[in-house]
Amino acid sequence: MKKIAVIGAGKWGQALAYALRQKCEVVITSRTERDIPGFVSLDAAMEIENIVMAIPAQAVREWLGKHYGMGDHNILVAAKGIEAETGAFLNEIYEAFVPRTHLTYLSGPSFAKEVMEGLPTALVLNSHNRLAATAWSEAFPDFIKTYVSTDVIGAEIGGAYKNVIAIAGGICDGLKLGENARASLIARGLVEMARFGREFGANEETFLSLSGAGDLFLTASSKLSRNFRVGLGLAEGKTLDEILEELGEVAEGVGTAKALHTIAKTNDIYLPIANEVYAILEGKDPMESLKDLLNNRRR
Ligand SMILES: NC(=O)C1=CN([C@@H]2O[C@H](COP(=O)(O)OP(=O)(O)OC[C@H]3O[C@@H](n4cnc5c(N)ncnc54)[C@H](OP(=O)(O)O)[C@@H]3O)[C@@H](O)[C@H]2O)C=CC1
Ligand SMILES: O=C(CO)COP(=O)(O)O
Repeated sequence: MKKIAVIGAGKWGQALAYALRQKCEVVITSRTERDIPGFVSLDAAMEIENIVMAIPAQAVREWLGKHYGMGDHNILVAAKGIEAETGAFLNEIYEAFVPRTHLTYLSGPSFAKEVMEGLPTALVLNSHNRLAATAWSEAFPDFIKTYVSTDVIGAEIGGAYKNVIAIAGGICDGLKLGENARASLIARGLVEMARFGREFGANEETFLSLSGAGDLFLTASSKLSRNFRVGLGLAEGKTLDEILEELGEVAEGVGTAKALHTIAKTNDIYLPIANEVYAILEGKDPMESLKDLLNNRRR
């Protein structure tokens, strides 16, 4: 893989461009022009066969509809999320535009900030086409250890679900509920993630590794996480608009919480934590949610 174009010059797009530039020639483009290395026009970027898509999950369908006919680029999907309005997974949206053999999904515990600092990181390249995932894995630099998996849906669910549990983690810390509470929340969040994944044919082992537990542990216990910071703001009683305004970056757990709520209702899946996060995002008092979670008797 010699030449790569990154689409979406946010924190993650810039971090991936930095990492991939260690071994490949990388250009980057975005809606808003930036004075950063390798910035090119969208047209110039689309001339390149290998594309990293680093725009947020909630923007993907509109972006593809506007900028992408049926194509056969090799695409690495870097976003983590489930479409809020429809409950559609990213693989469903992308496969309407690109053959699934040309699609690979990136997952694993990876704050952009630490990737930009060249700190050791482990990621998973997930594709129905192992050769495509392997080709992407070989493009990453030595400070990033890569694994290859064919469990696309498991990786997608792990990366999306952890963002919702991370909001809960931030609420837990914001309410000063203690270490016991946060550890229990993360552990039960992992159970919920795996329960949800089973409904969609995910491989349970995926949730025990980087795409599930690894990304969940990282995101649900760190202020580096935008989703965790959304939770901190909610615990302080700030409105979601105020929080997102202050954040200035995407927090995918907000849209994914809505998607999980819809999917859980339609498919009768028991997701107590995700549903309480959704309720709090809709205005429920976090302390009421805590009481409901502590008192409900379903296991
Ligand atoms: N930050 C991180 O540590 C990590 C993030 N991710 C995932 O990567 C994805 C992107 O996150 P991140 O880069 O951090 O977010 P940022 O908020 O930093 O950047 C979002 C980027 O998406 C672009 N964008 C937003 N909306 C649209 C739209 N409607 N059409 C086209 N472009 C749009 C923005 O364009 P512009 O600014 O040019 O207008 C910006 O470049 C998310 O799914 C996130 O979960 C995954 C792993 C790590
Ligand atoms: O996905 C991430 C780390 O793996 C980034 O998490 P946040 O979007 O919560 O910052």
